[in-house]
Amino acid sequence: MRVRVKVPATTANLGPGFDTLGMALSLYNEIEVEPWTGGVKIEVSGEGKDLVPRATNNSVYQAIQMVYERIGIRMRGVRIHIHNEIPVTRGLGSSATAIVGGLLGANALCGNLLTESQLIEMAVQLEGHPDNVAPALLGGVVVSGVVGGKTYVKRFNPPEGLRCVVVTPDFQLSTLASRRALPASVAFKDAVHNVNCVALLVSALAEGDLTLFSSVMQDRLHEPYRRKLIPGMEEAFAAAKGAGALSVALSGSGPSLIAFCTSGYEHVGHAMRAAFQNAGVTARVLQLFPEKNGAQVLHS
Ligand SMILES: Nc1ncnc2c1ncn2[C@@H]1O[C@H](COP(=O)(O)OP(=O)(O)O)[C@@H](O)[C@H]1O
Ligand SMILES: N[C@@H](CCOP(=O)(O)O)C(=O)O
Repeated sequence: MRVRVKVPATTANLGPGFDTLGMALSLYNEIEVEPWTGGVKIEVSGEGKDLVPRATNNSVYQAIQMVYERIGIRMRGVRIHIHNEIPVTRGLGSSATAIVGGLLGANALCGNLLTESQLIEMAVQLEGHPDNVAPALLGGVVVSGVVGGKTYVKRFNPPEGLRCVVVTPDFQLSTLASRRALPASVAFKDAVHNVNCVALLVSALAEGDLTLFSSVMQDRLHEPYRRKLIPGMEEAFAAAKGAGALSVALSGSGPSLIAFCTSGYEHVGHAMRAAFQNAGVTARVLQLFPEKNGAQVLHS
């Protein structure tokens, strides 16, 4: 038996929702898993194929192994084929797709013994935070958090008519390196600002209130500290707003930026790319949609 899993990209944080908010996007990785008697074989094609480990430190393999251990079945060997459409180490949740693809693929091979909430707990354990793995698994917009050691998730559909312009600079920034730039503490007024904005942002997204959405996508917890790692980020934010985007945020841990629009996507993309170019950074632009569906298991 062979199982294929299609997993969407994600944009985590959504501005003020650090480690809390995320949305699935219409760009996908596919992960194929099959039991194999010849040991462990990992093949990778597509985006960033040379950045993905082929040994037992591969995230898909580690997720598969976790499922077999949890269920208590001995894994004899496995062949994994990964096809990436999502750029790697660019803030679009490629690591989350690997974890979610491995967990769902292995669970399907083992007769779907693990529940959705068990899979979410396992994904968070592997990734370290829930805001990209949860929307990769569930689709749509997901509010998530680890409170008292337990992971909570709430999913809802993205607002109708919202389009995403993703601008991806041509350099890598790992989540690890981007998290190292964060401070150990922040000013009380900045924490209050983010509590205000994230609560209002969730209600704007849930109700489809794009005017409020445009006003409250503002962050003071991570974007100001990560800016120094991404030349042109501030200018590209200003360019997006100037070209008519509703809002703009760092996507995940960066370096991609995501602007949200209801029209004028091409203009917004050109303006952001030009701002990066002025700062000496080449970048590519993708026009994407919020994705309602989460990871899907396709038997092949
Ligand atoms: N399709 C994939 N299959 C296996 N591992 C992957 C895949 N995509 C990314 N990874 C792993 O995740 C790492 C990147 O994770 P991270 O720094 O969080 O960036 P991203 O924002 O792209 O998730 C890669 O170096 C690689 O080890
Ligand atoms: N909240 C995390 C999100 C990381 O997402 P990724 O898509 O960049 O892996 C962070 O901001 O560090």
